[in-house]
Amino acid sequence: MITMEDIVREGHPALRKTAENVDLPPSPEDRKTLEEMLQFVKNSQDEEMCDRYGLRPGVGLAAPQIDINKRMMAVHFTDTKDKEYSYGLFNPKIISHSVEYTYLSTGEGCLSVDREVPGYVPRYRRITMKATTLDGEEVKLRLKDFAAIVFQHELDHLNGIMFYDHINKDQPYALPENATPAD
Ligand SMILES: O=C(O)C[C@@H](Cc1ccccc1)[C@H](O)SCc1ccccc1
Ligand code: NI
Repeated sequence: MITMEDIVREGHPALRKTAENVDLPPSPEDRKTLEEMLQFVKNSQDEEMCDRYGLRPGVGLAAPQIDINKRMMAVHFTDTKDKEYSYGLFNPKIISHSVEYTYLSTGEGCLSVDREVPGYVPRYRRITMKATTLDGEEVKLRLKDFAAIVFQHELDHLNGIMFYDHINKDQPYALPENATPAD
């Protein structure tokens, strides 16, 4: 099972690479890895598992975070409208996005970043993402607000981007004109 020891931390080169597409249909090895990533995210939301294995709670994980240079990401969370998102995705791609932005008023964190980085992280408020699921299905996901933030945070990891790259260096709490908080 994946634990925090498997997660590389900022400064590790894996976090700054553009990950490679996964050949589909996925190999048994790639499927197993993505299943383990999804299981990690679920485990990280279970108090007993967190206590037993020292996990940090998370809502997503991207393969580069476990030093695997492949375009695979896992998310597991329920949004503010109680809609559940639980996916292991291969080769996710944003195919359209809003002009409008959103952000978390608390800022963002990252399982690969062992420090607080203050500031707002502006992200597209709505995105349409296509990907292939663990079951080999092509899906088109229309995501908004918190869900859009989570999926963009994970997709960034596949492109070597960290959340704090989006924070305005001079004014960390500056926002674009059309930004609405997701929380
Ligand atoms: O490091 C990761 O990719 C997992 C992050 C993803 C994330 C961070 C900020 C905003 C959205 C997604 C972890 O989930 S950070 C911990 C966390 C837990 C619950 C809600 C938001 C962030
Ligand atoms: Ni992260």
